[in-house]
Amino acid sequence: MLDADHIHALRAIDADINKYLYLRRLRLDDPNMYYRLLLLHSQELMPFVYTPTVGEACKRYGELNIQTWGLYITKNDRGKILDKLHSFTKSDIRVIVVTDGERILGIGDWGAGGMGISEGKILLYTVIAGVPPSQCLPICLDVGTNNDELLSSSSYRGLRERRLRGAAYDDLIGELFSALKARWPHTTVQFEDFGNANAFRLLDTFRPKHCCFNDDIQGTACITLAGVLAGLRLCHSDLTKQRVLFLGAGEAGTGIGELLSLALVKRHGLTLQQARAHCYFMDSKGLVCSARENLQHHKQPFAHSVPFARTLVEAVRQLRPTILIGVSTIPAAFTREIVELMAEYNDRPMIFPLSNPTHLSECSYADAFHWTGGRVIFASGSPFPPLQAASHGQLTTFHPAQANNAYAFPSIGFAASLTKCRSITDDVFLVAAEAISQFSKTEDLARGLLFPSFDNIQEISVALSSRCAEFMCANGLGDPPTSGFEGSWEPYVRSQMYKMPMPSQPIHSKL
Ligand SMILES: O=C([O-])CC(=O)C(=O)O
Ligand SMILES: [Mg+2]
Repeated sequence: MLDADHIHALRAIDADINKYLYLRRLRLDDPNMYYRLLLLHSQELMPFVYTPTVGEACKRYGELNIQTWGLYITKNDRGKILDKLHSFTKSDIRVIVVTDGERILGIGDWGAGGMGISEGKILLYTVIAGVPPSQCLPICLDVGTNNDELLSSSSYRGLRERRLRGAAYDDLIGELFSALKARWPHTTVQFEDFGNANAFRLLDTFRPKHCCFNDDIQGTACITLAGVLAGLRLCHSDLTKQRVLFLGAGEAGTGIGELLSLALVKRHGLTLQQARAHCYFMDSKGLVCSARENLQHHKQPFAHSVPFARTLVEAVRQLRPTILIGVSTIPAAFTREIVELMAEYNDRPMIFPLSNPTHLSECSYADAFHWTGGRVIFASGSPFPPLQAASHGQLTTFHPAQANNAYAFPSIGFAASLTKCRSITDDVFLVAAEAISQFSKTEDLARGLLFPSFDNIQEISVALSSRCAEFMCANGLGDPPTSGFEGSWEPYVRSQMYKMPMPSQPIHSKL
């Protein structure tokens, strides 16, 4: 079968999960064709190998009897992880995505089914940034699950016990990192979809000694800041004039708040305290403010001296935000009343419902568009369809931007791998966000396209990987390659990228 035959076959499949399975089977049967299709049709196929379909795959990983190509480390591997890494693959692994499955997208604890998210994310390193598949490894830590549905399901294949916590959990991850360093000294590790209780601590622990980052905290922050900066290009404003209200104060929310604050410090000369005063958070109990007691550590920097508000609509009335960001996984939380208030207070309200997958989004593109009379600057976490509306007397297609961290992490990780980066600082994410915010042309911004199309993503990635690599070397975080590098990053990045495989000979399909 040729590329076009596969695309036709895929389009004829109705359920998204069956498209996902079709593509997985193709990866086994004809890996060249698989990568070729993904590279040629990134925009169309991304939703079936990644968010949102990957969420369903994680939930049904056991029932669908999916065979992984990644590595499971279970709590019973304690003391033997290095042996396991040695026996698993001979490849020169450079990037790793690791999850423990506790907080998959916005859908919670899916235990060993979390492997689906590691596989989906690692794939993007190849499809988006061009990291050769042989250098990529998805890992899922099977440390049990607290999901009763899984524990009692006959098709669940993970450990049938409650989650490992405390010192035993930390020791397992500590051993994994030591083993990785011994086996492949220059890997970049991406933490993905860990629960709040572990995510911040693991990042703080391993950041100083290993090249790693947390995608949900830092990757999401990077693409969201990029979206805000692109939106500000559209309304000719800047960050100092913004008041940002977040619904949700978990990893994604406070990660965005911190990066936005860093931008205000580094680019506008504010103190960190002044910068953080631009960001307000609502959690499940109401507005995070100084009157609140027993706030979790990561929320405390954002507990400002403002009156408490119990509901989002009260907080919107009180604070009159210019930007409203949803990281709550509460579907439809941005009600008509709230969106209309945003439109009343702002010429171009920025509304970013970032929760994943689609059914957990705080509002749809169509609602945000219509309720603001088409004035919204919009970005969501999961994709929404474009819509048509009259603009200057003409029917125009408007596109919702997808603020997916997939724009950011593959290039940052690739740059880290090429420079043997020792530490990925927050400044790297700031530089990446600024670069991404400049990629869309002004006329595309006006049609809602805050980010470039995925169909051109590899070209964008060359620019982004180069910018990040240059920054890492200029700031002593990594080193220029010792061979083949002639002082200019773009040609070097291109030379290291996975090349689009040639089409296979027509064969009788096994599918
Ligand atoms: O995977 C995505 O699309 C974004 C993400 O990291 C999450 O929601 O956890
Ligand atoms: Mg995630």
